[in-house]
Amino acid sequence: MTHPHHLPSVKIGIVSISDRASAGVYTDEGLPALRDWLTRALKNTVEFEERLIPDEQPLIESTLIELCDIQSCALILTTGGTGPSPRDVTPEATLAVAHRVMPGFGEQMRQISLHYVPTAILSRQVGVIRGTSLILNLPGRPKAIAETLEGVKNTDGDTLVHGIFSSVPYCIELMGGVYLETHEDVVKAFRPKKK
Ligand SMILES: Nc1ncnc2c1ncn2[C@@H]1O[C@H](COP(=O)(O)OP(=O)(O)OP(=O)(O)O)[C@@H](O)[C@H]1O
Ligand SMILES: Nc1nc2c(c(=O)[nH]1)N[C@H]1C(S)=C(S)[C@@H](COP(=O)(O)O)O[C@H]1N2
Repeated sequence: MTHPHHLPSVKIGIVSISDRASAGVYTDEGLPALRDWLTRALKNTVEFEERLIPDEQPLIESTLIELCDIQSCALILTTGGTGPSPRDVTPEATLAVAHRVMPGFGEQMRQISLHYVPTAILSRQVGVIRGTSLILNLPGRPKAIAETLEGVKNTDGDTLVHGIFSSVPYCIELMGGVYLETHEDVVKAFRPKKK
């Protein structure tokens, strides 16, 4: 077993996209929920780059580009702005800065979320790669963050539907990025056995 001090630290961008939270109408719960979940799930030390911004497509795009190209984040998680209302433009901004689309992340998140809300299909969330960064959109409701990352468990804690984070460490490894290890009680990282 690898011990945490042997693991590399990882830079992760977390972006809360909300008109009202960024204007101070309500307190942002997106960044704390992302930070808490990632700190609970990862054995690696995480260096966070945090951004709280309104639903403005050019600003979302420039924020994502900065986190990828200048900050070199291995992973960027956004929350908010994935629905069908006119100001929800997070997927458009994410696709606009994408080099490659990873459709499985959006598909799996909607599968997971259907176990929690019938309106799961209203989230247009996408997963993409830009350079050496993986960008994943999560829905805006703060409780949706743990739900989509962790998946669905029964009352004994057994996994019923895999959370998307199960695939993130292997994805980042295949992209040539850092080696991530998770706490299995939160989410088990799946890596196909080497031949
Ligand atoms: N950053 C946040 N902090 C706390 N609660 C949030 C946040 N973002 C969203 N929510 C809650 O989840 C609901 C759905 O999120 P959604 O992203 O659709 O927000 P919205 O209705 O477009 O408004 P806004 O962009 O002003 O947050 C919101 O109405 C709000 O109750
Ligand atoms: N896991 C989870 N997914 C969810 C939800 C939720 O509460 N939990 N809300 C849904 C709803 S009601 C909407 S409108 C869409 C888009 O949300 P967003 O605009 O806040 O990103 O996410 C959907 N996905």
